[in-house]
Amino acid sequence: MSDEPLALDVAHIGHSYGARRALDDVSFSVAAGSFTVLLGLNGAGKSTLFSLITRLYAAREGKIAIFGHDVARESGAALRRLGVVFQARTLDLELSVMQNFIYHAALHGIGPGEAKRRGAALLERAGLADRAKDKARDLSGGQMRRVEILRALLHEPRLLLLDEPTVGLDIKARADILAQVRALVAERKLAVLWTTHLIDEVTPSDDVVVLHQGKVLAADTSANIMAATRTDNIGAAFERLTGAKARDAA
Ligand SMILES: Nc1ncnc2c1ncn2[C@@H]1O[C@H](COP(=O)(O)OP(=O)(O)OP(=O)(O)O)[C@@H](O)[C@H]1O
Repeated sequence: MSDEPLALDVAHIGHSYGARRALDDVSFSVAAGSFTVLLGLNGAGKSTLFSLITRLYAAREGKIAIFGHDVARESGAALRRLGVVFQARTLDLELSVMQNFIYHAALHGIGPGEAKRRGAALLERAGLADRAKDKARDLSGGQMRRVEILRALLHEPRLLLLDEPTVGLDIKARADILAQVRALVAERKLAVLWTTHLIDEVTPSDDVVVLHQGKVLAADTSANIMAATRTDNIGAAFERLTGAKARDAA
């Protein structure tokens, strides 16, 4: 283990909507340079957790730190290190891919020249260089998602959160996106928190957090969770922990 701080440290987080308890004493961490899957069914509390990590909501219970920076007390330093891909599509469909990059980069204080340079390099690496001038509207669903992921990397975050990034995509597009993000983890030592309800997106070496009805039921490597539940696949482990069936594929 290195002395590097955790990419994400979520400690005793709780959140209620009126009387409904959406998150209850949620704790887990994402190590720097790791791929962590947050596995939970619809309603588990994944989006609520994202809203707290990104400061859309202020956390009233518990603490969240990004690379050692408390998101409540040092929001600037914490959020600078964070890139986010939300579940809902957020590209401006009437703008070109590069214009989308330039506007987004401006939000992070990056000028248009630098945004173009970084955007072109990201597109090149992703094999999408020829789409820079195309309107976002003309991309396929899978390409839009890949462009959104690249856009989230423009300010060079070290932690990337993705909220159900493969929802609504076909098998090939889902596999491409997973491969793109796993390559980023390997090449850039980017830490990733990938939320999904799809069991087949987990590999045995991934770290997995099982979130169910607002509570963390397990947080460990996939292999250790299988061993602890005496199961031979993460789907069976999920069922044993939650009493519910996760889905294999979209
Ligand atoms: N704005 C809100 N007002 C009231 N209840 C809410 C609100 N947002 C979420 N909830 C409730 O909080 C719980 C957790 O919801 P959340 O959206 O965080 O789950 P999720 O795991 O992201 O599910 P999904 O993938 O379906 O969005 C659910 O019971 C949901 O109905």
